[in-house]
Amino acid sequence: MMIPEIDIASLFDGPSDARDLVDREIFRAAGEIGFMTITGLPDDCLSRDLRKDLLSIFELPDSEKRTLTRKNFVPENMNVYRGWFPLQNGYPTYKEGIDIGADIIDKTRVPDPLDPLTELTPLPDLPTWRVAAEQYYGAMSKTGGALMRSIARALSLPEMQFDAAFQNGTSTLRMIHYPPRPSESFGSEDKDFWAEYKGEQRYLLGAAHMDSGFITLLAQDGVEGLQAKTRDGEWIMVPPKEGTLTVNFGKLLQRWTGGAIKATIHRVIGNGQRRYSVPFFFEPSINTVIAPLEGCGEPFAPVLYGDHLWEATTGFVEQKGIAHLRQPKGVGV
Ligand SMILES: O=C(O)CCC(=O)C(=O)O
Ligand SMILES: [Fe+2]
Repeated sequence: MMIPEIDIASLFDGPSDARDLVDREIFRAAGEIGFMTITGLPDDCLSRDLRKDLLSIFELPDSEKRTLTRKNFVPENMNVYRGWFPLQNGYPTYKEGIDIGADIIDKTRVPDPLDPLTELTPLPDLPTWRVAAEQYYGAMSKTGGALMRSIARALSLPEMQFDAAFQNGTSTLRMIHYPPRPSESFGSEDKDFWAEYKGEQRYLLGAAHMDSGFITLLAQDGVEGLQAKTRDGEWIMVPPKEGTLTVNFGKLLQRWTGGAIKATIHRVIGNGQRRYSVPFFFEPSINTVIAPLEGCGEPFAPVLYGDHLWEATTGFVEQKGIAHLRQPKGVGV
């Protein structure tokens, strides 16, 4: 099974036959493999120069990474949800990186001390990186919005169905570095660390999972490793291709559409090379009530997005040890 490649340029214009066709192609990709490769993005946001600037954050000295690191790894720091996560031994997932929130482009965000999801991002003093991260966050928000409206149309919903929810969105821009795994990174129980690929045993870099948000827009930096699980349970490679983004569908979209669109299971395997990737998790405001959509999927009990997000995200190793810091708020009466 191939990952479809879709030129989404027509999604940024008004109604047209070309746009209708793209809507159908995206919907088909969502229903089949759950991944697509997209081109036709705005603002030259996939240039090698821009990605080089984004990844320059990994050149920070360890002492500076430490000041950005979350409290569960560095107790004297205050941030728990945004910021740096370090390499951790003993898990199928082996990566370091940074999670950046909407405050990078929206200076009006005010944190609520009682809700870690509203925390501001601790940012490094790297002016070139900062400009690149702002530009990229903006371009991904715009692209996510265009894909979201396409999905609404394909579901026969009003095309602006989701717009209000994303007004004050909480999307996460993440930058990831996966170094080759040293032997001390493996735990004693070794069976969870390995995957078979073309008759060889490969170590995992990212455990099998579904993303928690609406959709994920992923820039891969040339080194392959991302795999999708097909509906038949087979793992297939989602190869990187210069000038494209990889897109998959998240748990929020599955929940919100009552299962009409399924979230995509994926993982990352290693090949001995260093790997970098930059996912953007497109997410609505934490105050959005996720409730059944007219005529779409199976009925379900409404849930607050912040509650969904906290539950989904605190299950990942990079968010280890923080689940107790936020209680569900519920959807009220
Ligand atoms: O590195 C990749 O290609 C995928 C990363 C990923 O799945 C994630 O961060 O959720
Ligand atoms: Fe993922």
